[in-house]
Amino acid sequence: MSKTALRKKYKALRASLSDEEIDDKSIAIANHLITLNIWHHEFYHLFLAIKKLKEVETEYVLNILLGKDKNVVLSKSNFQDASLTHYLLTDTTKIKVNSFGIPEPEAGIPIEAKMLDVVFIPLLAFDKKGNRIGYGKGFYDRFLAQCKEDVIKIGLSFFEPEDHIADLSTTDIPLDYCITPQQVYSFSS
Ligand SMILES: Nc1nc2c(c(=O)[nH]1)N(C=O)[C@@H](CNc1ccc(C(=O)N[C@@H](CCC(=O)O)C(=O)O)cc1)CN2
Ligand SMILES: Nc1ncnc2c1ncn2[C@@H]1O[C@H](COP(=O)(O)OP(=O)(O)OP(=O)(O)O)[C@@H](O)[C@H]1O
Repeated sequence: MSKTALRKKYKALRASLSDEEIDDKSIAIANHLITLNIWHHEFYHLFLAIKKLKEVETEYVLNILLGKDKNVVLSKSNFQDASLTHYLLTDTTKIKVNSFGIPEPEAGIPIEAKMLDVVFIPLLAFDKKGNRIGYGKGFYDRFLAQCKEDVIKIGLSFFEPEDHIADLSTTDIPLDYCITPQQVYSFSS
């Protein structure tokens, strides 16, 4: 299926989820994450859910990270150039929901993309090879291109993979893992 058709399909699928389903599935995803061999690193980048778009609730992942004393990094989005700037989450970080509904840190200690060890990635759809699509602005493709080569890229999805995403471009960076409420998909050998 084309990217456009997939975006439409998965936006509709998400919109059909109840708050309770979102919570249950988000907890199942967090529980699968605990089983991965990814917890010996230092810097973990996390996205915070856009509630109105019914994204995976990442509070559960955040609690795992904080319980393990990890450095958690959050981003602010610049819609002018589809770039992200990253800040360390601390006791004093103020989180504000921006005009797109994205919870963001107001400011803080800046962190370079190169410092990140693990990145959790929002997506609308993914395929059996680990390709992903988001809302189509290329924020994560640009961001991941700035990360170190061996950064661990983990997609979080309510839904199972498509067989194939058509019209992929050379700037699309594939996932190493994708976690769904049902299972862990591992793409890097
Ligand atoms: N939680 C979260 N943070 C993220 C992303 C994400 O997917 N999820 N992004 C991943 O790249 C970037 C932001 N990307 C976005 C791109 C487009 C729209 C947007 O167009 N919003 C419209 C509604 C669109 C729709 O209904 O589909 C709006 O708010 O009016 C929002 C976020 C960076 N931060
Ligand atoms: N590294 C990059 N540098 C410059 N432009 C890029 C880069 N990666 C992607 N883009 C551009 O961003 C636009 C959106 O890309 P794409 O359709 O893959 O978005 P997406 O993966 O669905 O979105 P997102 O990454 O925000 O979740 C495309 O026009 C693409 O050319």
